[in-house]
Amino acid sequence: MLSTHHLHRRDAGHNRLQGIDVQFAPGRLHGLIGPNGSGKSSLLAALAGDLSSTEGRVAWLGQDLSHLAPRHLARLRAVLPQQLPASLPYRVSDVLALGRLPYAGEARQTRATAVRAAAEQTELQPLLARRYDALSGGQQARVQLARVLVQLHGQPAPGLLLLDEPTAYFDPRWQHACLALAQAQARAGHVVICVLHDLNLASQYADRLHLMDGGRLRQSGAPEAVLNSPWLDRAYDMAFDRVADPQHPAGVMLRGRPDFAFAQAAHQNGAQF
Ligand SMILES: Nc1ncnc2c1ncn2[C@@H]1O[C@H](COP(=O)(O)OP(=O)(O)OP(=O)(O)O)[C@@H](O)[C@H]1O
Repeated sequence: MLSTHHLHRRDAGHNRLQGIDVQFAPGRLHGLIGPNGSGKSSLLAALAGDLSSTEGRVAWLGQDLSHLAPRHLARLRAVLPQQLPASLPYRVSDVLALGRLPYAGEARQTRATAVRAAAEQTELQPLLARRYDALSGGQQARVQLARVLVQLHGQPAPGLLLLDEPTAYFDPRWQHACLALAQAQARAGHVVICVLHDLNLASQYADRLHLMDGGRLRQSGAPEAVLNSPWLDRAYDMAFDRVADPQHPAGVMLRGRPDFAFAQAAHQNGAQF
């Protein structure tokens, strides 16, 4: 179990995280949602042990995360950051092998098996010999997704998989494939937390949703409860229409209504619709 206890982070008088108490159970895919600047990446960085708290703490299986040995932490969690490196002068297979850095000294064969398995899962075999910096943005994102799978390969559950907007660069097929892979890691017993902007994808794959707003956690719960909540419209400052999801009896799909004030202002400025 990963949990936060009254977690605060202040920077130059600005509250990035305010009094966050939340629990992330293993075996579940957790979706972290909320508008731009609401604190999702800050919370993810704190959960990864990469952002210290001003007050409060993050605990892993009851132990303060900041007390874990760096080597243990490096093996425990795999992190896919929001901003991907564009220029790595390496072949794809070498970028994937970077996922095994926390396992320095392991047998070559083990590393090769981890790389092969992740390349298969992400259909990267045809690109393994290509240079990373000569790939498209979506292909690079797939390599980075594979790198975190390489890192988790063979890791006893529960480990920790933290993905910051993993679907941002992907076409529809890979958006679904990416979240299906994340869900499979959750089903293998890991704690999986994904920052997501697409609320319908979030509702389709997440077991729990956590809504951030202004550095606070507004709501945690089953996707249908969070997506039906008026907190959602308030947090995003827009009205959503809810329609029944034909594939999931308890589920809900969201349609954003165009904001009339924005449209009118743009029209007055000469924009064509
Ligand atoms: N390095 C930093 N130093 C100080 N403040 C920061 C830093 N990074 C982010 N912030 C601030 O913290 C707040 C939360 O930012 P964060 O990146 O966590 O939001 P987010 O929900 O992930 O946003 P987005 O959806 O736009 O990626 C914002 O007000 C942002 O300006």
